[in-house]
Formats: sequence, C-alpha cells, structure tokens
Amino acid sequence: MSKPNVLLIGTGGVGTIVAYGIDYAGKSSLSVVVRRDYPKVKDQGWEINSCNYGTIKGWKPAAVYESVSAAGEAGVTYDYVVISTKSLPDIVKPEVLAEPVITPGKTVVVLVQNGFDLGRPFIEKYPENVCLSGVSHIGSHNHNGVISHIQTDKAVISVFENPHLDKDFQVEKAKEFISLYSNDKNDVSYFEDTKWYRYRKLVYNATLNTVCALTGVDTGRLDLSGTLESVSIPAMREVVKIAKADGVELPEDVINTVVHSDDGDWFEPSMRVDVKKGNPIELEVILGNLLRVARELKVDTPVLSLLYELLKAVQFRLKEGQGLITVPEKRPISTKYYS
Ligand SMILES: NC(=O)C1=CN([C@@H]2O[C@H](COP(=O)(O)OP(=O)(O)OC[C@H]3O[C@@H](n4cnc5c(N)ncnc54)[C@H](OP(=O)(O)O)[C@@H]3O)[C@@H](O)[C@H]2O)C=CC1
Ligand SMILES: CC(C)(CO)C(=O)C(=O)O
Repeated sequence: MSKPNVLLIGTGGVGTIVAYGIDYAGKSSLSVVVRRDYPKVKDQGWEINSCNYGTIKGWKPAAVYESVSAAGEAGVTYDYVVISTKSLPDIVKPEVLAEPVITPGKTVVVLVQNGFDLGRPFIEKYPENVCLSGVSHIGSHNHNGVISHIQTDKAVISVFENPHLDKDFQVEKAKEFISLYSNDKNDVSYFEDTKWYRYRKLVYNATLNTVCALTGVDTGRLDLSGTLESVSIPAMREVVKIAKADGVELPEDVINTVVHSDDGDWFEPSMRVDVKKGNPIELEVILGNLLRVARELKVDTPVLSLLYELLKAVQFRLKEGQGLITVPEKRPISTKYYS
C-alpha cells in the first residue's frame, strides 16, 4: 500500500522539527515548502541541534519546494497539509496561502500554530475538508537556517469541528495524523476538547509572549523584574475569566502551572523572537481573536486590551520595517479633536 502524502508549509523552529519527526517516523511520503532558506536547504539540507534528536547535519526530505504553488504544481494529491508558518491573517490569510495544495473533500489540514479560532476560516473556505488543531509545546527557533530545539516536541492534536462532516471521521483523521507524526522521541497525543486546550495555551501566549515582546526580556527576567507578577499574572486572570464566560473551566492551578513551565530556562517566547528578528507578530490570532470573544461576552479586559493596543504600534513598526506599510514622507495633519 502506498504511503500517505504529507506536505508541510513553514519550516521554521517548529515546522522543521515537526517535519523531521514525521520523516523519522517513516510512515508517510513527506514534502516541505521552504521559503527564505530554500537555496541552502535544497543543496545542503538543514543543520538541527535538537534536544530530542541530537545533532543532525544535512537532513532534507525527498521533496523540497520553494513555494506553495510549486508544491501544488508537482502533480501530487496531498492527504495532509501541515501549516506551521506564523499565523498572520493581517498579512497573508493561511487558508488562502494553502489553496494550491488543498484538494476539496480530500486533504486534511493540520494547523500547528498558536492562536485562537484558527479553524473557522478554513472550515468556511473548505467545508468538505477536515481541519485539525495542533498545539505545540516545543521550544525551537530558526537562526539563519540553523534549528535550535531546546524544549521537547510535545504536541496535542484535536479537531476543529466541521459541522458538515461526521465527527467520528474527523477524530479518525486526527488519530491517523498522530500515528504519522509520533515516534519514540516525541510526545504527540489526542485531546478531545479543542476549545479548552486553545484557552489553556492562551494563558501562556496571550500574557508571556506579549509582555516579553513588548519589554524585550525572556520569561526568567520578566519574573526577576517583578513584571510577571504585576502585568502578566493579572493578564492571565483575564484569560481565565474570558474562558469561564465562554463555558470553559480551566484548572484552579493553571496560572501557577503556566508560570512554572519554563523554570530553569531563560526562555524567549516566539513573539519575543519575532520582534528581535524584525518579523511581524501573531497579534491578531493571539490577542485580537481573544478580545473579540471578550467583547461579545462583555468581559472586562483592561490589561489584555492595553497590551493589544501597545502591540498594535509594535506591529506597525515591524510591518513598516519589512516594507508591508509605507508612510508618507511628510506627516499628515490630523484634524481630530481630543479632550
Ligand atoms: N517557536 C516556538 O518555540 C513555538 C512556536 N509556536 C507556534 O508555531 C508556529 C510556527 O512558529 P515558528 O516555528 O516559531 O515560526 P518561524 O517564524 O520560526 O517559522 C515560520 C516559517 O514559516 C515560513 N513561511 C512563512 N510564510 C511562508 C510562505 N508564504 N511560504 C512558505 N513558507 C512560509 C517562514 O519562512 P521565512 O524563513 O522565509 O520567513 C518560516 O520558515 C507559530 O504559530 C508559533 O506561534 C508554538 C509553540 C512554540
Ligand atoms: C511557550 C511556547 C514555547 C510553547 O511551549 C510557545 O508557544 C511560544 O513560544 O510561542
């Protein structure tokens, strides 16, 4: 029997380790889309320093494409498309990016990305396809084509429930994907309640990624400076409150567990790394979507809202730095009246 075709888009810190894990498991035929690092990877493969897999030099899967459209033109029907780019719908909508490689009614999409409510736009655009949620607890970054993987590859897979499809079929696809990705070095599991798990993850991402991105420190220094306690922890309480209003009860000790999850590491969350590299941040999927729900449910979020507004200015600067926004040479005069 032929192996299922898996295509992974977004070979950064997370995607490269996910791709390596899938290739190492050896149960699928793996292709990847590599953007900036394509010339290097095509010739020499990756250099990976991994807490799970050791030091690897020169690894690459059988098929490496320089764009999603090139992968779409390769004449392959993909059974699974794993998306592990940053989720930046304010720049490129992931569901549009993946269009050339999605076969309606066939391809299962797996979103290994942080954020909230990521499945909805995919199910709207691809109502006949299964869409899976992949929450990764890895710590892994790409520095000039070298992958530094320092926290074990633990991933939790669940279903972004598609009301047009049979639930059991969607769960079956989630379990099949887990079997393609699991190996003796990583920890990949199934979790039933997607919304619960995404809220649980936001307790970290909405409060530590954001504050580290704004302040320029890692989570250890955030703790030592006192800002963890004065800003991030009140923000965590707001996430717990929004979840509760949305019918999701997080465990009593969730804040304590999240705070201690990096104990012993001077850990830089991915949004902090993005700012350092001058890359746009996942502001809309991590805070924007969450605050939209808070507004709908009339939950007061003074800390998260302030973080969002401050990060909007950071995002503006990052987009301008990448040429995604241009401002006129002469500052326009505003006639708005403030009191
Ligand atoms: N890093 C971490 O430790 C963790 C990250 N996450 C989440 O995982 C997801 C991935 O994060 P991370 O690996 O850090 O991200 P990176 O920024 O390291 O990597 C993203 C990759 O996607 C590629 N990419 C972006 N757009 C395209 C495109 N149009 N076509 C092809 N490739 C593209 C980028 O290419 P290029 O190099 O050209 O920009 C880059 O290689 C995010 O949602 C993040 O929040 C979750 C847990 C931990
Ligand atoms: C906290 C972490 C590393 C996942 O465990 C993450 O989600 C991030 O850095 O964005």
